Amino acid sequence: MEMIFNLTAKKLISHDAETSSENLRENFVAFIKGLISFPLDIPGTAYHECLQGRKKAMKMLKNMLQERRMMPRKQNTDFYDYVLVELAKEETLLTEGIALDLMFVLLFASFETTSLALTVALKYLSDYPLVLQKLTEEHEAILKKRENPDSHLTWSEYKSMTFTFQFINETVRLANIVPGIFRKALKDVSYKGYTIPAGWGVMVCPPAVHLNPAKYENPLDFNPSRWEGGEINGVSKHFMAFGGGMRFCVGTDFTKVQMVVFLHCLVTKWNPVKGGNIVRTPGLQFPDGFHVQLSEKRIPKLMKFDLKIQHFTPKRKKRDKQTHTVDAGGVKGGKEGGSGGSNEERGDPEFPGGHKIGISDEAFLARSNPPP
Ligand code: HEM
Repeated sequence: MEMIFNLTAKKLISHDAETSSENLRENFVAFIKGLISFPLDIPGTAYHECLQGRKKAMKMLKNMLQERRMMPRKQNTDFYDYVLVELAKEETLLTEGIALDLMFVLLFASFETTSLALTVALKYLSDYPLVLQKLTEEHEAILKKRENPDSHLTWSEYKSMTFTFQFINETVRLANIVPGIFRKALKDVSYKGYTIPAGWGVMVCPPAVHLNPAKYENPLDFNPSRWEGGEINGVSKHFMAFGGGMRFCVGTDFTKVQMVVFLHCLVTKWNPVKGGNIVRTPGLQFPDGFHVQLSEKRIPKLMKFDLKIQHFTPKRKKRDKQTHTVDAGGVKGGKEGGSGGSNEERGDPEFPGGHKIGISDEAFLARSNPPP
């Protein structure tokens, strides 16, 4: 979660978690925790923390907007710069309020969703060894076919990953990361003899759709091959993990790229071996963290040091003897055979357990092959 947040916050607002005085991620974590909570706004409640989290994050975005207006940046380097260019246009529909909300929603929507999807993906990989094998084969075949072994993951390689996209679709179908989508009936709507009166709220329930046995045979089985031959990038009334229609998720492709790069690095370099439990409340949670021990697998010469590991743990022994533990908050350090870590060190109420090591975003995003 931390890794994804730092990456997207950097791309969206050039936020650097290491140097910033604000703990922006903490505000978003508080916001998300209280998103579905009893609406009692007194200190100590999840709802109160949620409102405070939003307030602080919005204040930071507003200050940033004012600073950039006063001291325009020489170059547009992040998404916020482009929003400000749009905001400055005379004929724009964008207002300052909308721009701030937009930045807030992008930061919010882009980090927990993808990190949850990746954590659930790790769970399925450790629970279904044959799926892991098939996924690994697809990615190793890509490496073998590569003309220049030093090149990074290319767009055509990305597009060729048939099984990986089936795997991602099956993961998000069962993960049901967004358990409810909300709409308001603007006029009376008749449906199967019922009338939804104008003004009523409607909750669409994607899990009900995704677990429908009439559409998905043995719906609780994790079976990426069920997507074989089907439309893998489409949206339908039977598949709405990323929503649908006018409000279809704008981050779908970004999510898939992030997931693919992560999976590519994972299966071509590491052997995941351990897991964790998932509970729904109704969002996904991993009460004991999700532990995956990672040990370097047979590494083709050119793949060495592909993933830069930033260790936040104070004590670290020889790197080549180490295994690493990934959880939803990044990668955790540990000795061979250990899973280590504690709630205090972790500091993340959603995913307790474990000390942290993060994969740097440059390495995470771009480097499928490093210099030898
Ligand atoms: C696994 C990852 C993700 C899942 C499952 C997911 C799911 C969804 C769903 C179901 C909706 C529709 C909500 C509705 O109809 O009310 C949605 C909308 C949205 N998503 Fe995502 N999302 C993911 C990743 C992302 C990312 C990475 C971003 C940003 C970079 C993002 C930005 C948005 C935005 C801005 C909307 C609102 C679009 C609109 O209202 O027009 N999402 N997402």
